[in-house]
Amino acid sequence: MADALLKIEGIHKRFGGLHALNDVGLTINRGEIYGLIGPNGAGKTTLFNVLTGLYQPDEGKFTFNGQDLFRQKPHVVVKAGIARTFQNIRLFGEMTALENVMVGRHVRTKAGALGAILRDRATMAEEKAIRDRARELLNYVGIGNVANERARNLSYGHQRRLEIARALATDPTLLALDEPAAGMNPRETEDLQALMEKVRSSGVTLLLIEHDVKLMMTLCDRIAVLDYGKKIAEGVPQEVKSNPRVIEAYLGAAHA
Ligand SMILES: Nc1ncnc2c1ncn2[C@@H]1O[C@H](COP(=O)(O)OP(=O)(O)OP(=O)(O)O)[C@@H](O)[C@H]1O
Repeated sequence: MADALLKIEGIHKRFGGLHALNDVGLTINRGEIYGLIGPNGAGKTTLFNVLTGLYQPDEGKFTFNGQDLFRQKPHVVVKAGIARTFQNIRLFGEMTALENVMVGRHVRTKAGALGAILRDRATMAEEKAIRDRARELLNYVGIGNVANERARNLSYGHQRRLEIARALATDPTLLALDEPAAGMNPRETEDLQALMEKVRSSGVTLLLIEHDVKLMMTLCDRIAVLDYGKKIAEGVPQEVKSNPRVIEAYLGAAHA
């Protein structure tokens, strides 16, 4: 039987008079690649923001790995094992690629501010461990060769990979990627697909928002479709693709 990792029920989120999420429920199983699609403004990023603690939902239930995360703050959510990337890349541009990943890693380390100031032996050892792990992650996502470059000087594709490395540095159980293939050429998209499959086979569950329908249909185990804040369909790609409501709301143009 499927093993539920993340479960939300009856989630509502309003912005003034706008009902951005309207009674949304879904379950993501451990080890799957779960996709979220829908037209612009459907509520996909809002749902990501709710699942990562950036937005507080008005109503609903949210459990993750047996923990109640309803209305929890982002740092609690990260500690619980959910990491994300953003639609608009958010890196520290003046820092090197390596330093960007090290920042992500600090979520899982003990040395507090005092240790960092005093630079005692334990802190130094921990810094080295963080650096080593960050290097390993850069190699893992295929950009070890640019470890010492400033993030802002990296190519777009490399910046996207760097964001994934930084998210992986928090040791997530669930990695949520908001439009990871946006702006990528077909070759970069193919490489990204291979990377996501590698991440999944390492035991991390994936949640994706992506407008590249072809990519979603080949990569995802299951897909949910949002439209005007409501989940209008959910299922394996083949089911979703042939669902008349989905074709009308979203796939119509893509199929034409
Ligand atoms: N902070 C906010 N304040 C007010 N309205 C918001 C806020 N965030 C999102 N919205 C509105 O909520 C609705 C859903 O937006 P959201 O960004 O979640 O859609 P989306 O499905 O991610 O769209 P896209 O594919 O264009 O990224 C939109 O009408 C948007 O304008």
